Amino acid sequence: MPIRTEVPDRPPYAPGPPEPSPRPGLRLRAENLRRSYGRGRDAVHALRGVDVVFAEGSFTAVMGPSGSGKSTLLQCVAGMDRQTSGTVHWGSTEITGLSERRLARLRRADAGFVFQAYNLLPAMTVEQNVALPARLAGERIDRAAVAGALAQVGLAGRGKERPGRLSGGQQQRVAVARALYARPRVLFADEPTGALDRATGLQVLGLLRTGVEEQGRTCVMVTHDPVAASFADRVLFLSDGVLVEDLVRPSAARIARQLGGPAC
Ligand SMILES: Nc1ncnc2c1ncn2[C@@H]1O[C@H](COP(=O)(O)OP(=O)(O)OP(=O)(O)O)[C@@H](O)[C@H]1O
Repeated sequence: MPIRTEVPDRPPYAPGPPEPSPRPGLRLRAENLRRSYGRGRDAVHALRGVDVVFAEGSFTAVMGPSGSGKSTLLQCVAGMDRQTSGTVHWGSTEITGLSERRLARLRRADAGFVFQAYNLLPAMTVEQNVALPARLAGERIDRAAVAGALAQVGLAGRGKERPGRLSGGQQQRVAVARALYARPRVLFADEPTGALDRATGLQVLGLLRTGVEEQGRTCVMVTHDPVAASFADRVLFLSDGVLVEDLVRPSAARIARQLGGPAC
């Protein structure tokens, strides 16, 4: 199927007010990052020595063919998976040297996560879903912060509803609100628009972009979609576990050409 690269009109959707006092974005750095699964002849080398810096307050898309190591890179840089060798720094902290407990604490304090699957709990209300990570961590729930996160994603007043009553795009915006609740310094997104149609996908991308521009947040996003990637400041291409291209503010057409699709 040809890759579509046109950007349709933006949907009639107004995000809410920005966060009150932004926290500075984090600079992320991976050095000689390797991740292998299995051993010996059956080993899969998902990352084969990746060096990359994600500047603070930048929006980077990671692209490449299926199986090229995109999600593995995101998960290792995000401290959700352990590398086989190499290092990852968040600012001046080497996260690859931290215990699981300290790493979990740091992730909770500084990072937000958005995935293709919204991972909302249907039996809970929208606001309970937004507050869930804090509740699981045993923290006091900040109701104003829950309302603020929902307002930011354009869902003010929908907190008492169940996710099942919302559209796919609205549910993903709840997932973004959940990620924003703790005012993260870095947002990791793995195919955040993968399950959405083009128009609702653009809403979610707009939210990620706004967080970078207005809050100075660092954002790293894995995507297969050239239009989604064109929201980023920079697009990295992985192939077979190595970085093969690094483009600054490429158009969707340039990205599609890099992926081997039609040039538009
Ligand atoms: N837990 C695992 N156990 C074994 N192999 C794995 C595991 N996770 C990933 N791999 C392998 O590592 C390689 C890279 O996987 P990864 O999911 O990072 O690729 P990707 O570029 O994100 O792919 P896709 O676009 O299909 O999601 C693949 O060959 C995959 O099969």
